[in-house]
Amino acid sequence: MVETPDGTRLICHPRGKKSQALVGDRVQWQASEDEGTIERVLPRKNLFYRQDEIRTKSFAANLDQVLILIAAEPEFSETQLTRALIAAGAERITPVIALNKSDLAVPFERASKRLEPYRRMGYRVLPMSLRADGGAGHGELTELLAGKVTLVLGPSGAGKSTLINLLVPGASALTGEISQALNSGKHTTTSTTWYWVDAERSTALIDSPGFQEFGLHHIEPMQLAHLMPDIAQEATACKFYNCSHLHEPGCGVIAQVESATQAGTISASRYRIYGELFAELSQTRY
Ligand SMILES: Nc1nc2c(ncn2[C@@H]2O[C@H](COP(=O)(O)OP(=O)(O)OP(=O)(O)O)[C@@H](O)[C@H]2O)c(=O)[nH]1
Ligand SMILES: [Zn+2]
Repeated sequence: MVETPDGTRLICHPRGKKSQALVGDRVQWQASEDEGTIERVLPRKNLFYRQDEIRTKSFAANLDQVLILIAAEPEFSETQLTRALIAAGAERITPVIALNKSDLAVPFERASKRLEPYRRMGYRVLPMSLRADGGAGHGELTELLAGKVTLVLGPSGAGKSTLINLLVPGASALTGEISQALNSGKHTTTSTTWYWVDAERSTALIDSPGFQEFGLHHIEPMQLAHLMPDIAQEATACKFYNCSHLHEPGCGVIAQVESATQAGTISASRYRIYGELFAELSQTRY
């Protein structure tokens, strides 16, 4: 689907491999009878994607930011959050963490605490409640999104559909309680969708599935520390320039890992995630 500057949408088919377009791409196209042909995809300013052992899956191109929507409930996975933050960082796309369901006081407090290290390392964390009956934090969210192209990512049940329905008139994204059906692998969101938020078409949201299986195989293990701000900060103190921060003597990172007996700037869970990702990315590449 191609949208012209005046807002007309038409179905276009790619001409050859070089014109394989993604959501967010700018293209050169040519009319043909009632449909059109994509002649060329214009150079991208960025491309947000994930990669597992077998394939690369692109989310979207030419993004201004990524909004990672998590919630007080269901409990979010810190590993998934970290993976998304690393993927955004690798493409130099600004990520913002939105923590939804602030109306659920107790779990919200707990989730907010788990995000403390992320605030400390400089990520923006936006608390909010997207509930229809008088939510909170909408003003700040609207301000954050205005005039930008934002990819919305999040685990099932965090409120992605609620967010789209709230901001996009007539979007009717599917919302629902997380059910047994969902847990057995049935997802309500299946493809990447572009939504204009305003009539002027200056603010856009892109809704994309795939937060659950976030492969980072395109990232070199030795690049990992640079993409984790808390670890990168302490890595400058390492004795060896090629320190993996796993076992080396004189490692500035290991010296800063928080534990029951030691204070530090790196939380134990972040360091554990670093180790797991390092091992995963070090496995033989094909
Ligand atoms: N208490 C509370 N519930 C919310 C809030 N926002 C959304 N919900 C509820 O959370 C549930 C999940 O919201 P959805 O918008 O369907 O979540 P989703 O992320 O789109 O989930 P999938 O459709 O599975 O991808 C729904 O029952 C919403 O009504 C909130 O701020 N507070
Ligand atoms: Zn080190």
